[in-house]
Amino acid sequence: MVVHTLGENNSLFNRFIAEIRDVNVQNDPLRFRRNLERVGEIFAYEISKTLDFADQSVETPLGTATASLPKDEVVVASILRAGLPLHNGLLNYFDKSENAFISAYRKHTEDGKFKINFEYISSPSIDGKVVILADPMLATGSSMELAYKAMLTKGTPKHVHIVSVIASQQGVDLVKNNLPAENTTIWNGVVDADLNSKSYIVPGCGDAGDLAFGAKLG
Ligand SMILES: O=P(O)(O)OC[C@H]1O[C@H](OP(=O)(O)OP(=O)(O)O)[C@H](O)[C@@H]1O
Ligand SMILES: O=c1cc[nH]c(=O)[nH]1
Ligand SMILES: [Mg+2]
Repeated sequence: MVVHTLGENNSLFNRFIAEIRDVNVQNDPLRFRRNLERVGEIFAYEISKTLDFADQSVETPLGTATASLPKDEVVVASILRAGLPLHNGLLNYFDKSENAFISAYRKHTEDGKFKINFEYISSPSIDGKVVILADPMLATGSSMELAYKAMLTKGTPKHVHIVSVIASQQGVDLVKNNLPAENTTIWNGVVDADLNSKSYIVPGCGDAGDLAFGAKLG
């Protein structure tokens, strides 16, 4: 399975990731959401290079130009709720894409553990389409694996691009070991080595959903 980690290259992308992580910037939720959106736009641009293209004619006021344009049908899918700003960023560039939303969240139990609760999926058919499945955090990888399986109930995709802004090595390994290598690609912003005892990524950024939208009950 091909794995891209965009933060390994020097670019402005790394500034956005640094701000997402920075506790002194995180007190501005508008900026936190906007930075997730901005990295979503960059992921979209990079993923677009992997699509199939075909020449098309474009009528200008003065003649006919030829443009090489993507011909794949794209479905942008994201996991609620932290995935929403990232979804918006991807959709800013894949503006003609279809969309899917998956509800998968950590449900905590009294013993301090949690399981992933799945409640809802809204998706078009993904038969023969390129699916971009996004969540800012790939920690244990359980939410992503569950979301992937939920998407497969909607058809057989041509290719699936898994997008995470901050991943753990454990999460990347889970995706690599459990999703088909031949038609899956992983796109990370950065990959951190550790998870803490509550399965939060370290150094990570904290709870992305809470930082974007505020604390929630449960
Ligand atoms: O890789 P995992 O161990 O499954 O953890 C990652 C998941 O945890 C977070 O969601 P969370 O459950 O906090 O929901 P939220 O988006 O509502 O905050 C995050 O956005 C991922 O969906
Ligand atoms: O580090 C983590 C792990 C799961 N969810 C988050 O928002 N952050
Ligand atoms: Mg959360």
